[in-house]
Amino acid sequence: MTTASAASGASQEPVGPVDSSRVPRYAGPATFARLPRLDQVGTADVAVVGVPFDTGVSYRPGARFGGNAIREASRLLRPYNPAQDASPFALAQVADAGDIAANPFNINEAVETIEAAADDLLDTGARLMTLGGDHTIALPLLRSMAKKHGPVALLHFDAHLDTWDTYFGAEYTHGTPFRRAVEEGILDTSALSHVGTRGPLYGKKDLDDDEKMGFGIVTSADVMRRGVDEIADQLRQRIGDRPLYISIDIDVLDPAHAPGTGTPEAGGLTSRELLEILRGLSTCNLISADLVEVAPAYDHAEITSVAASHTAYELTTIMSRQIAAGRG
Ligand SMILES: N=C(N)NCCCC(=O)O
Ligand SMILES: [Zn+2]
Ligand SMILES: [Zn+2]
Repeated sequence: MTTASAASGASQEPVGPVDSSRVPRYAGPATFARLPRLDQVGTADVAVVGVPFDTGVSYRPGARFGGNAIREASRLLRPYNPAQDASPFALAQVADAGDIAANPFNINEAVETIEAAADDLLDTGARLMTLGGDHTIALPLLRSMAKKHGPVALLHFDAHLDTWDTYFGAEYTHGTPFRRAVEEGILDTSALSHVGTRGPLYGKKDLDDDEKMGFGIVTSADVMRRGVDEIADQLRQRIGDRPLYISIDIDVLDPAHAPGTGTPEAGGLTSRELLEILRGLSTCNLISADLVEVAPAYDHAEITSVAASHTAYELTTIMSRQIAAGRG
């Protein structure tokens, strides 16, 4: 384990979440899962970082508030994850690194800022669990990953392909990050998959282009027909031991499970299916992940942000287990 020493230097053990049996879980400012802030522990094995940026959206705005909504909803997470038989915050130092301050009036500058901030965090040895923000942010994050790991395998959970070319002439939008990433050679094109794809497209060419880029597609109907175990097996085989980046657009979930998002599409995954597929990937070499497109203004009773907080918890658990096992 590459446990960070606490700022006090007193302890080699990870600093965990605030104890909810002593301090009510609704008290105090929210960090992800009530974990310490990064500045309280010095360095972390897994840094949870927010990117409040949504200038790249094509429809409803508001994902800039997603990270904080997920932090609020994550107050109810508990320290032991029975589904993976692991206590993620005891196995590794997980900390909340706060937010990357990206310019909302200049997408190009924001993309540069996000890449530089991700570089800085990766340089400390941390893996990232990034909370968006709209899907534009996946591009600078992938650039940063490729600088460290070379071209990475990508699992992209989303209703949408996000391999479109431009919107209104703009190259950097939430519908285009993965086309840019393929063009830039930062993805391992032998191990790319979309999961949960569905809904109307602009034309059949969208699918042809996407296939030429190297993506495989597991539609949401495939998940329903074939079941989560078979899908997870297939994905694991495709990924093998490659460094894996997982990007999750919360709209992969059905609007019944995630109403709080900008471009909702009917017929999506249940939160149970998403969590189970992720658990089935726990042996993959997960280098970092993002979770994007939570737009709390359209949410109800925190349905979306609760689903998002549990999703980030599973991803964090996978990374913590691998760190504890000395991987990567
Ligand atoms: N990445 C998300 N959520 N949506 C992309 C939708 C792009 C479009 O409006 O066609
Ligand atoms: Zn989407
Ligand atoms: Zn997306």
